[in-house]
Amino acid sequence: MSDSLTIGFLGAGRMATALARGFVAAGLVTADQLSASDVIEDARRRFAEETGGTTCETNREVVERSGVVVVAVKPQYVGTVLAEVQDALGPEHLVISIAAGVTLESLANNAGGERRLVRVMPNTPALVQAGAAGFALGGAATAEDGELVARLLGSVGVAYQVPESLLDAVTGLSGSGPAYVFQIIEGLADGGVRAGLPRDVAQALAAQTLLGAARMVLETGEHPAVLKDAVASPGGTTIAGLHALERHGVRGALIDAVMDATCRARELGGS
Ligand SMILES: NC(=O)C1=CN([C@@H]2O[C@H](COP(=O)(O)OP(=O)(O)OC[C@H]3O[C@@H](n4cnc5c(N)ncnc54)[C@H](O)[C@@H]3O)[C@@H](O)[C@H]2O)C=CC1
Ligand SMILES: O=C(O)[C@@H]1CCC=N1
Repeated sequence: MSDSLTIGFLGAGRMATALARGFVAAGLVTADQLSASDVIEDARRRFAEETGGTTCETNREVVERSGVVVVAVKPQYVGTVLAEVQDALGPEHLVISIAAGVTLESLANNAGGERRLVRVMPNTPALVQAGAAGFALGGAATAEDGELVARLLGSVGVAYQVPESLLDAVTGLSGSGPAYVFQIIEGLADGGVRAGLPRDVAQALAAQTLLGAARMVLETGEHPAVLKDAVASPGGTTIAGLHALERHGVRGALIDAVMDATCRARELGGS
């Protein structure tokens, strides 16, 4: 933990709250090192309740209290919010945007070109220290800024530095991905209920199966197809289930999901 690290969120919504809670749970900061602003009183109240952090009515106050300023409003409000705090931002600030699609160029246009900027795409499992994120540094950001961002994101999961041109793909895969996986868990649980399991047991089995399979991929380093083949006995149950997934084009549907979300991130960024 660093006592001098102060993190302020412009926008106290879902992703800001997930990151703030994750940073505290990871021991990177204590609640008194966090602050957030929001135009909605209820969002400020929820942020304070869930993180223990301080809330401010104006974005400016947050900038004045913080060394790291996280822009956590919806993409369409990023320009306005940055323009509003531009003259309060100085060389002492590291500005991190988590907005989908919003480019470093557009951030620099609104925050001032000389500002230390980093574009990050996190995801909500940061809340439980299982996040997956990508980030790219702006021109004025230093190597130390990159290390700090890697440490912040690393405290709540894994983080990869990528060329900015790939951040929309990170958005389509891991940024939006938790929602795809929640839908998959819901579907598997429904299947279990259809086959006669109680709902709570079905949901717990479905979620644990995803967690276990994901850990096997990460911990064995095996190709997923090798692990899949090890589950499927000749003429057995698994190959019958896999055949059903192939009939419904599940892999194609997942590729489409990532591509459509990536294209939408590009649209949000104006390209
Ligand atoms: N929710 C997610 O899973 C992820 C979201 N993101 C990005 O994070 C950003 C925030 O998304 P969410 O947290 O989901 O949205 P959200 O709607 O939960 O939070 C945004 C907050 O910003 C506040 N806000 C709007 N205008 C404001 C202003 N002028 N000043 C201060 N606050 C203002 C809203 O009242 C709201 O509480 C978006 O840009 C999104 O692309 C990135 C990765 C994952
Ligand atoms: O749906 C969205 O636009 C945001 C960005 C990634 C996840 N949620």
